[in-house]
Amino acid sequence: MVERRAFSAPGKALLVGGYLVLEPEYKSYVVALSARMHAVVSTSEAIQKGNPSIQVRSSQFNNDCWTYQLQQTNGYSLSERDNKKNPFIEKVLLNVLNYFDPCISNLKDVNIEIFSDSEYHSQSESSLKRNSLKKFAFHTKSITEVPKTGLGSSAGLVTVLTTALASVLRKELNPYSKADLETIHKLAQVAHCQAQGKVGSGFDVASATFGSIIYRRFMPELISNLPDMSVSKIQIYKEKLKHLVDETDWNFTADRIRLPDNLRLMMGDVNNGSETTKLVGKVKAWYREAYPSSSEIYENINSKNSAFIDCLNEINNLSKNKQIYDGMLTAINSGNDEAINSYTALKQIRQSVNGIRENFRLITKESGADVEPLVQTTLLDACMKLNGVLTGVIPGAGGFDAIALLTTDTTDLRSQTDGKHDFKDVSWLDLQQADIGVLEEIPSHYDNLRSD
Ligand SMILES: Nc1ncnc2c1ncn2[C@@H]1O[C@H](COP(=O)(O)OP(=O)(O)O)[C@@H](O)[C@H]1O
Ligand SMILES: C[C@@](O)(CCOP(=O)(O)OP(=O)(O)O)CC(=O)O
Repeated sequence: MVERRAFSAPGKALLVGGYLVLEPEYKSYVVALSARMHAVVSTSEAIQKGNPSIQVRSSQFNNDCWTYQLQQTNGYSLSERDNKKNPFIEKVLLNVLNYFDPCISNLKDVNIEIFSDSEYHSQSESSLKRNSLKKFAFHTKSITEVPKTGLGSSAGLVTVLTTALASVLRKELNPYSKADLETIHKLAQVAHCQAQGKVGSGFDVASATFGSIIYRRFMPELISNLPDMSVSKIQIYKEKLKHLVDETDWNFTADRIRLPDNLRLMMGDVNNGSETTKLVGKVKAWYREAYPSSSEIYENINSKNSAFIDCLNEINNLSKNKQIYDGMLTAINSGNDEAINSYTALKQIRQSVNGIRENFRLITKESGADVEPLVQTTLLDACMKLNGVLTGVIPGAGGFDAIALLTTDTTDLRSQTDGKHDFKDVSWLDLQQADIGVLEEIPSHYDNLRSD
């Protein structure tokens, strides 16, 4: 019998903490999403003994497939059979293999099938395949050619692939054990960072691993100080990686949180294509040039980010008192500002978001980076007039891509916005908050997917 295991990891929305979270002193609030990346992993006797391969298949994207032949000298190196590139897959395999360091002659061939939920990518030119439990969109184009919606497909991929391959090399791997999850997290951060070619804050990988969290980053040097993985340095790379994963305190925060009951996150997709790297470049340049007044702006945003987090905590506490909480939800649903502002926590959360947005409009003006461009200001302001909306932000790096609203779970935004000119560019995504990061799934749930 073929042994199989399956795992999944969620997408993300960074509600507050954009840009500041690139610095280790600032906290952010990250909501994990119901859109997940999945991996089903199995092994079979190596066709060429002592010369095993790892195949990663992503058949949803024009049957994309990468097959790596493994070599072990002092550490592991790989070559892709047809020279096809997928830096995210490559860096995961290299780091997981060099960390676990299995003896090549005992290794079997590994097969990993990737499935990604539809919300990660634009659905045009795709068709659904499903079984009774799951459905996935199949595209006519390869992964690099299908537009993304910005939910963190590479972080989901890297996290779930790290888990899947680790489960082959450590049979007893348990994604619900703290120690194993921390190992997965560190390996996934290293691989993601190397594949991106830049050191992002890592909030996306942390949320793919741990779920909805308050996140504060690790020092970027932990990863950038690793030596390169060239064959001549692979032995030292392996030793340093092992030390970094097993013996180094990364001094980061990933405290699990959840949105208050009866509130939900609504993501509105506005525009395809993300320019995070360019936006970050411009904001960082502005920060340096405008220093020290830029640091005052960051401190101001940070105090409002903390107020936002505290208010959500307070609302969570108030939700335990049914009478008060029902009153709060009714006030939000009424859309009446006076009724909403009569609850301090609701008034304060709106004030903190207004302050954050105001500062980002200032940064937009001064840096030339479209963090909160005018069209998004207009759209968010229009959203704030809808019934059932508590507050709204442009998630992550900002820009033209998306908006994120906190609404009551009884609000029907689609019926309030359909056909209205102000909302003509928004498509509401079918998403909810996910509390949990990496999950173990049942492999047979991915079998026999058929066209409708
Ligand atoms: N389902 C998938 N199968 C294979 N590779 C994937 C998949 N999803 C994402 N990737 C990899 O991640 C890359 C996209 O990463 P990135 O540009 O960082 O987007 P995102 O912001 O969604 O993480 C793809 O080009 C591909 O290399
Ligand atoms: C600017 C940032 O703080 C937030 C970017 O958030 P997004 O959700 O926009 O990110 P991508 O998925 O990488 O495009 C950069 C970071 O923290 O890495």
